[in-house]
Amino acid sequence: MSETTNKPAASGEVVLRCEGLHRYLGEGEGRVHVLRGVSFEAQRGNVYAIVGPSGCGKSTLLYQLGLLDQPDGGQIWLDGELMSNSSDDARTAARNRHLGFVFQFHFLMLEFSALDNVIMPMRKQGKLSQAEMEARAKSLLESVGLGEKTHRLGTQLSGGEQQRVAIARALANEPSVILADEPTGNLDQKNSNLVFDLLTRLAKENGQAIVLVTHNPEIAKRCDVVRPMRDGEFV
Ligand SMILES: Nc1ncnc2c1ncn2[C@@H]1O[C@H](COP(=O)(O)OP(=O)(O)OP(=O)(O)O)[C@@H](O)[C@H]1O
Repeated sequence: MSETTNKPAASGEVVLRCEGLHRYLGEGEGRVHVLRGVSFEAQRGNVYAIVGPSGCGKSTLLYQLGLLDQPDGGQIWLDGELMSNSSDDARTAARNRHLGFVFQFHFLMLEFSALDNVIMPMRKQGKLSQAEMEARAKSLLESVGLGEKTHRLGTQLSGGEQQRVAIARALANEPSVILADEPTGNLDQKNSNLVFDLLTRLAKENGQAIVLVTHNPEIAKRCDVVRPMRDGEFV
């Protein structure tokens, strides 16, 4: 297994690790061996890019790392805890506690305000009062430059602004790892850079690991570690 490193990785703690992951999708003759023994680890404070041709298994891997789907073989550890064989309840709890998601077409509820979108994961975790959740959501939205638009509905925000709400929301429960699927995919270069700079700054400041899937070579170039995939494996 090889990897391209743009700059030396910080000697951060490993927060996410998988070993020999396998996943088959589809039924009968359409059954495809999508992940063919993938191993990966992510350390705090680093931004990782998973790149590769369409259909090579990047999103499937991100779903596995996000505990959104069970593997057919292999293991996943999150913050040192073995997750791959755990119950659905344990996986849901671990997702809320340790993971933030920035997925292009998922999770953001456009019919709700920016504020409500950011509050949602905190409400699921159930640790903070309404006033505390609102204060934290406002502060997160300010940090992504949307302090003036907290009450706008998702439908009243631009694509770049929606992505920034998604980032604020991904940060709500102070996750160890942020998983992002094409976080800049539908944005122009200026907004791509804004969103990417924001993610990187947060990783460095908060010591989070960021794992993103991207087709954008400019974005990949700026990540700490680039992992090219082909046919369900890292090359
Ligand atoms: N439900 C499914 N049933 C059968 N095959 C599937 C299913 N979902 C995905 N696949 C196949 O699995 C492979 C990997 O898909 P995946 O979405 O992970 O690729 P990707 O690298 O993220 O592609 P892209 O860059 O186009 O988003 C593809 O060949 C896809 O057709």
